[in-house]
Amino acid sequence: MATVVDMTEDTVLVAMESTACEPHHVALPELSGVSSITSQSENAEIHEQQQLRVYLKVRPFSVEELKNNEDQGCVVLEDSETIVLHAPKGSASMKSSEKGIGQQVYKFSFSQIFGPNCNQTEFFEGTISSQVQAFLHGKNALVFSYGVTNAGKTYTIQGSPKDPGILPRALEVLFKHIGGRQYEHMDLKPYLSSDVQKLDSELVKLERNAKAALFSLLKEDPEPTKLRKRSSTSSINSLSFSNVSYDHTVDSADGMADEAHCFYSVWVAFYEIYNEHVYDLLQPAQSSKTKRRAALRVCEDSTGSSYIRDLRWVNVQNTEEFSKVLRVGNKNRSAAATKMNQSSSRSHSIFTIKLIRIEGADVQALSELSLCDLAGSERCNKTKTFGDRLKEAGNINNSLLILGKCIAALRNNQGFRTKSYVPFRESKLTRLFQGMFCGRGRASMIVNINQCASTYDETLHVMKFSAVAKQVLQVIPPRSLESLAPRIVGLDGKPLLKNGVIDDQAVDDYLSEEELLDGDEADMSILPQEELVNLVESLRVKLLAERRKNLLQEIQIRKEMGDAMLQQIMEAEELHSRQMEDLKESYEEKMDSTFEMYKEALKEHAYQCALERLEEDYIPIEEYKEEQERVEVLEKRVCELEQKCRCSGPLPNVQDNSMQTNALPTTEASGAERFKLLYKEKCAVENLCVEKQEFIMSLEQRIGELNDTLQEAGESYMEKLAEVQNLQNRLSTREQEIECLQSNIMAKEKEITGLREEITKLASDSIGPPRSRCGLLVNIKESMTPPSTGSLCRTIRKSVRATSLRKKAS
Ligand SMILES: Nc1ncnc2c1ncn2[C@@H]1O[C@H](COP(=O)(O)OP(=O)(O)OP(=O)(O)O)[C@@H](O)[C@H]1O
Repeated sequence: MATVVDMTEDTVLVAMESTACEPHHVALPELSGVSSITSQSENAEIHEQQQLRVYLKVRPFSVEELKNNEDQGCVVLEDSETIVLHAPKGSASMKSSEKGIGQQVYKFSFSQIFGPNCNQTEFFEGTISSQVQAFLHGKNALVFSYGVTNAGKTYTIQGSPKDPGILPRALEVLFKHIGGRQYEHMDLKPYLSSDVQKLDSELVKLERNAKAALFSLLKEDPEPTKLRKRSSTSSINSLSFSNVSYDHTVDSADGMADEAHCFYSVWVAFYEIYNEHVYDLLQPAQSSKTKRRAALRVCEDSTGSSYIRDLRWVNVQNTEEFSKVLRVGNKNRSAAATKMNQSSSRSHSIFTIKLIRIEGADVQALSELSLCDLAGSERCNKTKTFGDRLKEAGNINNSLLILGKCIAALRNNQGFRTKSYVPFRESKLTRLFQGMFCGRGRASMIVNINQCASTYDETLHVMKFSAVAKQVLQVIPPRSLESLAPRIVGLDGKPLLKNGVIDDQAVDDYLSEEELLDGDEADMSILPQEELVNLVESLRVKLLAERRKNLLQEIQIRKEMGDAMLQQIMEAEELHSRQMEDLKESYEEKMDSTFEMYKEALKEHAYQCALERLEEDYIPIEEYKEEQERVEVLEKRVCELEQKCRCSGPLPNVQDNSMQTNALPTTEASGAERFKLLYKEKCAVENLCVEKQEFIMSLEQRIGELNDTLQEAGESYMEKLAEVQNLQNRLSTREQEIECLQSNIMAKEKEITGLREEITKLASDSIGPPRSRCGLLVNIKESMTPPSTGSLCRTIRKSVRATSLRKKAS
């Protein structure tokens, strides 16, 4: 377990979790290794950091695709690092963008983009060429291609006979680098994850025979099997590498003069992961048709690095042999796929090259280059339906999902002080390449896409994945010369003589506890007492070591749990504050909208009243004008009459007037009649005035009513205002509650810190001297695990009894 945490203020760089360690480190992790904290400047000196290189390759349209109108301008290359995706009509992205979810146009950036017109040479030079150079000089590298099916992943890796892909080009560069320095004996072979096994002459012979048998498979079937019609062009028949360029200046520039005396041994393996099972593609096909392929186990060596047990490594001496191996692998892959009614695009195929650098009798370095052609990344619903197919789809998608999760977790760990769990162990694929993401080598990713409108949604998914991957920061710790030299082991798996002395410690590290106990138990009954005591002592030491290991594991688990809890608390806190913010906003919005509502209601009411009043008071304009004219005429008459009256003295009583009518001369009689008429008219005018007065009064009454309504509305507004006030009060209570919660969280954090300190204390205490109160036999009992525990104790008891009997007899 190795963790590097940069604790600088603004950038917390990396918090990667790994069980893959540098070769030859001790099996027991150091306590300080659980979490080593270094400053940024220190890190810059010690570690090499680089973002995961993510390259994009856009495949050209095929003739059929153009016929099927797949070219709808979905993919637009903006420049050598930027690409824009436009959702075509009918795609799920377009539909969701029309509903207001998601976008129609997406922009992505890559380390380098290679368009449809780019050839394989340019692609190799622009992508993994530097990684291949590093591999030649002892560094590990992983390249994986990701994309939907038919996007050109296999073409990118294997290429076509005319235009080889990155894998044959890498091999070509490798053999050009080796030149005449080929190590021709096949007696040094890769072993476990990063060691080398010394083979005896018998095994070398077997190795040669096996290789010949493997190549003879091609004689029976000279034509490469066509896996699928469309991929037949990418199968490798006989490769010509004439156009592969090799930069000889690199070696001299690197000053690798020492390497001039070295010899190189190249070993390759080719396997696939299908349905979470690992299958060797270089094992001869089973003769019986019904026989299932043997799945290989993924194991870990004493350094915690993963390797595939019983994987076949084939020694290759030149590019011809390599292309034969590749053909056999492809043939086996296609045969297996046909037998299982599967498509090869549903398995991940991995080609690994191991380069052993030998000087004299010593192995100087071992480096590894893996090229992984991932299964098509399309999702379950489109491709599969039921039963085995669904399981298969689940497994493919699961391993890609876990890969995505690991990449996302690695990216997230860069931004947080507390590192989250990286689920490397949840799939075979990520388990095997965990080391490459955790400092054992440099990884890079090739994203393959086609430009077809029909696969736009899947392509978008691929691009989003790669956008996350691009943010992953790789930290490569420098390797000391010591760590570069792999361990050479014998046929029994034990390290061989080093400077004439057997490295006991190394043997112990290599042998599992089970093996040690078995051996001891077999010898125990014939051991003298002194040796038994020694054995007990050594077992006690082992027990202590085991306890220490357990404790460290427990500490690590507790730490992880603590971190996870802290993360959860932080997340909960963030969620809570976000909820409170939302609540506050929604209350404010509600308050505003209520206020607006009342304002609107008041306005509406006033408007309605005004309208009603207008309707009631409405008089047609003609009527009004007539009335006006009549009033004017009447006013004139009144004026005239008044003048006359003033001229003729005070007006007589009406009755008197009637009595005197007959006596008056005719002119006076007509004047009186006019007067009567005028009087009537005056009365009518007065009546009109009274009516108007009444109308004014009714208007005043209406105004009064309106005022009342306004007052009522005002009162209800005040009530609502009080309600709003009440809501505000509740809001402030909630805020107080949040503060209270925050203080609780602080207290919890303190508790966690206390717990951590306790754990650290516990750890340091436990490493101290053993508890003397436990008896020796008690310790043995504890150290043993059933079933070996019982038998070992019984054997010890027997031998103790035998010794005491012997004593008595003497
Ligand atoms: N750069 C290219 N130039 C010309 N043809 C290409 C290119 N890339 C891919 N092709 C062609 O496209 C087709 C699909 O490519 P390939 O088989 O490599 O896809 P894939 O992603 O590996 O598919 P699967 O996941 O199903 O294995 C092949 O016929 C291949 O020859």
